[in-house]
Amino acid sequence: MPFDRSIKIAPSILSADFANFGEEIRAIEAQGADWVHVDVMDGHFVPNLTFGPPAVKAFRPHVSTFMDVHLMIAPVDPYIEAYAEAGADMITAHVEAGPHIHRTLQAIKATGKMAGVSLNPGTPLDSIEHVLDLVDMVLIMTVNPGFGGQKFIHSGVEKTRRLRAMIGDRPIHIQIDGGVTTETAPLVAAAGADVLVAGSAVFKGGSVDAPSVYGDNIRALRAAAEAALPG
Ligand SMILES: O=C(CO)[C@@H](O)[C@H](O)COP(=O)(O)O
Ligand SMILES: [Fe+2]
Repeated sequence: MPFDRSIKIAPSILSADFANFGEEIRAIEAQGADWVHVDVMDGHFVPNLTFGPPAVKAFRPHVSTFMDVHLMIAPVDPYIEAYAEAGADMITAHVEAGPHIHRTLQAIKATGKMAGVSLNPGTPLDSIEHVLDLVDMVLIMTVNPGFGGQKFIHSGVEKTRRLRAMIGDRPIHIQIDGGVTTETAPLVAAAGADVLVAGSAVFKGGSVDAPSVYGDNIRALRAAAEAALPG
């Protein structure tokens, strides 16, 4: 995938109908989603449980854009290969999930997949300064991970601005995840983010029987974010 810094909307299927993932994924893509964001939770690193590698493998044939797998699991290293084989395009690991984030990112790169590193709201940017040469994306969490539908934590905006400066010209995406709405999307877009994850804000009010609502929601998020871009 060639690098580009345009705004990308990545609906989180954590807010989809769990009885109907295939159709839900096809519906959001048909309605303009750029990426599909898959939240993997282990009931240990975060207080919720979601998708193992077989579930992610079952999603894969329905994804024709880009499958972005957000691993909220610890330990993470033993499972990287399984999620790569399940068909992830990008694998993102948390810097807080183990003592050796450099090794974890090397392991992701070794699978041939794109690598992301994520920071919880309380984790400083310094923690990733020395691994930026290994990543394709930095994910700034703007909620404490574990659940959809939480309120945006505003300190993520200044963190994004500083990360943008830290990255400079390097081809590294900045992804924002948690509480992204038409009110918060402009703040993070203006600060330098290009990939906006949204669960509730995309799926609210819609369904596979009323998919145009997903399209309206995606367009509203994109328009709000793009309106905040300079020039
Ligand atoms: O990783 C996570 C939560 O841990 C997210 O991807 C959420 O699923 C986003 O949901 P909203 O905050 O947009 O509802
Ligand atoms: Fe996520």
